Amino acid sequence: MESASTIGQGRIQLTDELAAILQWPQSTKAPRHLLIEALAGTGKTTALTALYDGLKRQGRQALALTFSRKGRRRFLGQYKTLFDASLNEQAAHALCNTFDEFAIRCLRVHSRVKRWEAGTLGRAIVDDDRPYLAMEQAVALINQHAQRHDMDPLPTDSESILALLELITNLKTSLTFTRAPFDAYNQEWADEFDRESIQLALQALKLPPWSFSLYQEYEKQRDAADFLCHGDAAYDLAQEPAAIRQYCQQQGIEYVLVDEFHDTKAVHFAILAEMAKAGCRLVAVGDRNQDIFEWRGATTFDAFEAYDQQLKQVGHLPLSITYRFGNPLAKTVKGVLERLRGNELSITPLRDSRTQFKQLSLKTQTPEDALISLISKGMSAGAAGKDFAILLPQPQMAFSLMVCLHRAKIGYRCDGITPLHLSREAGVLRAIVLLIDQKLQREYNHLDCMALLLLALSPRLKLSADDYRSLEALLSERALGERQIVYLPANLPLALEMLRARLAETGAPDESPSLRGWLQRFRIREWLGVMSPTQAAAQAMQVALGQLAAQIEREGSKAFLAELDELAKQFSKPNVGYASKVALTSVTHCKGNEWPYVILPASGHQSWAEHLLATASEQQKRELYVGLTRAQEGAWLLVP
Ligand SMILES: Nc1ncnc2c1ncn2[C@@H]1O[C@H](COP(=O)(O)OP(=O)(O)OP(=O)(O)O)[C@@H](O)[C@H]1O
Repeated sequence: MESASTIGQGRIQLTDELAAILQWPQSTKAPRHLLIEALAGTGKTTALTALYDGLKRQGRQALALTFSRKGRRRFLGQYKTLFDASLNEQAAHALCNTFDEFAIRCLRVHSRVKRWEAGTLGRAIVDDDRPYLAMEQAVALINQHAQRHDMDPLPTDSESILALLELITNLKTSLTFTRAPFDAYNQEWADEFDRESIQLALQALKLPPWSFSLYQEYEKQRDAADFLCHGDAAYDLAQEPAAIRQYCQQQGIEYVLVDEFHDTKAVHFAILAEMAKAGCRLVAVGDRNQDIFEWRGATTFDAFEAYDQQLKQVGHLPLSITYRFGNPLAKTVKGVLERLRGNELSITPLRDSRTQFKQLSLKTQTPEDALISLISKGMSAGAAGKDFAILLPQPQMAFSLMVCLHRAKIGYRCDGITPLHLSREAGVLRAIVLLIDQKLQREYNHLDCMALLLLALSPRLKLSADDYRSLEALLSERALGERQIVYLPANLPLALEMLRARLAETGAPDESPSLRGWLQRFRIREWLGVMSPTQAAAQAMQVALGQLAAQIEREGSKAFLAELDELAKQFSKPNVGYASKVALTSVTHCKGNEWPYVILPASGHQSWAEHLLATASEQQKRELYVGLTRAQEGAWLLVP
């Protein structure tokens, strides 16, 4: 039942602040565009769904935009719960799009430089592997160049190809290469001076020297193959402003509602600015303290400043009560906010709501034991596994936690982080163990094949492209044009022989090298370090490798492989027992979500402790803020 001061099935309090937002469209004196900058849990998404509902009732045409499919699901979920439980799929598509979906719609109808064949667009963006193949081709071309100039080649395993695709997508999102000096660079006419100025610009942006060439090769492949995929669509649309205007006018879009505005990067803002020019009124909700996408080298972009300065006629309305959590957590969050540069907002927790906050200094307990004991106690008190989220600043920190959760028989699901058995760190160690432990008796499986193919890419093994292809053909099969690979474990003994012979040619090993000795011999840390997107990720990779190597030395290779296989088995049934599984997720993936209990754990000597120090970077402080503000009933921070 709805009372006078509630809306959304009586679940949402109609405060004065919310009422002001809902009245903004009718107010003739109101500025043309609206920005609602408010802290975590203050009901930004909720307000946007209520505004959409109000506009719809007045017969106004509005479109909501989000930055990810997850964000879209959250927006639609809240709208359905509060305002329209009967919303069907078709209506949902007209109501809310991701930026990419919107871009594809515009381009489909109004693009002048179509990059696809009619009819293939839908398939191309959903399950086609053309972007993957195009990147593979682009990397092969870069590597031919590297070989001629005696440089280290780029890795070509599937995880690395996907990582390179992500890097190029991020660079496109920041529009870095559409600006000087990159925009004027012409490969055919370039002289030594032009090439040098490109290298200097890349250095200044802390980008790898090959990144601009890789971008160019990828774009050429994309042109030749006529396709559009996620990440490409918004980029292409930003180059075709006329298509945006035509689409908005044709569809009669009057209002554009942008959720999680802090995720706006240059490419998205270019689209929004064009929508404003087409006559749309914009409403954006966001929290600048939640901007935690630290992209290597991508030029920084202040969306809030751009909104105010470029759109002009911008009104600001507040939301100041947080509905997600109360004191004492709110007091801790206040402390973090005070240390954040540029934050002028303060948090007002809901009266009568209490949210625990505990910082646990671990003296006698290991961080892993402390985590298990916290969750077990909570579960004995009646909480379900799904009520807990374990949030990690770096995904690799989750590896040792996965092992201990598994041993304690606590189910977990990974959201946005690679499970241990599929990680590169476990993969290279698995392969080294298989290579060096000749007495190991086991029935080989697909993970062994994947691991060997990964290690075979290590530059230290110096396998020629032909040798690698033979190894690949020995261990895997792929139907033409499909990404799904079938592995052939029966051929593993042969592959091991081939690699051992190769190893013998690359120099005699020490007397009896330890596992860490082998890691050094293969220069694994340096090799994986090159592929880490940030400094912090490279450090986390190093620590994770060290911890896993120590585990193997302590417990033996056989036990290590058996445990990885067990973890893989658990993952082959991802949907079983959802309610009993705790969520293991990274801080970048947890945004917009909330859980009753949130744990910011420690693992080995890695923890959130650095984020608490006065010396913490702005990025670390924002991550801590995002992590803490996901909790509804309790948050724990473990410090070893
Ligand atoms: N006016 C309100 N009255 C009661 N509950 C509310 C109100 N606004 C939001 N909530 C509840 O508060 C919680 C947080 O809301 P919401 O997700 O919209 O906040 P947010 O500001 O978008 O969060 P974040 O900054 O983390 O993305 C939700 O559970 C929502 O149902």
